[in-house]
Amino acid sequence: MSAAPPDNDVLWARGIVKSHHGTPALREVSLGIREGEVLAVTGGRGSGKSTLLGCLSAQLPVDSGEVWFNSSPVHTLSRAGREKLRRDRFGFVGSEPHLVPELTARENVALPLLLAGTGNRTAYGAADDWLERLDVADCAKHRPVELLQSQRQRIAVARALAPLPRVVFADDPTAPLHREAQDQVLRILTSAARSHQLTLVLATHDTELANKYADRTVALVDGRTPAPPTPVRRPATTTATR
Ligand SMILES: Nc1ncnc2c1ncn2[C@@H]1O[C@H](COP(=O)(O)OP(=O)(O)OP(=O)(O)O)[C@@H](O)[C@H]1O
Repeated sequence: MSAAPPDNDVLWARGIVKSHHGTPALREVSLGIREGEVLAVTGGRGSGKSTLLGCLSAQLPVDSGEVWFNSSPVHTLSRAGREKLRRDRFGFVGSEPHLVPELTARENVALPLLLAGTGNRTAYGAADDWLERLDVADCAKHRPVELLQSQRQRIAVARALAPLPRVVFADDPTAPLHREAQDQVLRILTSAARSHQLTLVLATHDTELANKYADRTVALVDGRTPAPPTPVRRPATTTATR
């Protein structure tokens, strides 16, 4: 039996190995993520960023190695156990918003709360609150098809943050956006995470954005972390967005 992870790491991984149909994606990756930290995972195309986020967020089982969340093992959980962990504790934002097309923006944001058993009044109240924080309150009654890509992506961020998960995983969340919209989405995402003490794990190939918004970066090259994590300065702005 291995040693338990450090107490102040909300997520901790040791020696993760993961292949996709025989193609190695992660080769012995180890890292710790502190409570409330904004960590950027950087690297070029195919370096293993999505696979690492998938393993840390219990979406993908590891081939070998260990993943711990809050000092509990994730790598030994069953599929159902991993699903429950994801549903109860984690939030996700991808490069595509994947909103439910039949629902309005407000209904999309409220949906995870309603599915978790939150009452209508509280769920829709939280949805209104987060849509306002993300500056898309005027989109509340519109369906995704009626909205701009940048608006849809902000709604996806609101949907991920509304249940106040312990950890938010954002996999290239600004990939389809223009520079100005990229900055805006990342500014809101990171300041909302900081003001609510949420841990944020952000995958991006854009080192400039990573250095600007993350507390720390971990670079992946060909499924490995070749250098120790580099501390970067924490942005001066840490205030809430409302
Ligand atoms: N479902 C899959 N089936 C087969 N190979 C895969 C699969 N997913 C990822 N890979 C391979 O695993 C390696 C790591 O991929 P991954 O998507 O994790 O990298 P990435 O850094 O997120 O890349 P990108 O920036 O392009 O999204 C690559 O060689 C990729 O081709």
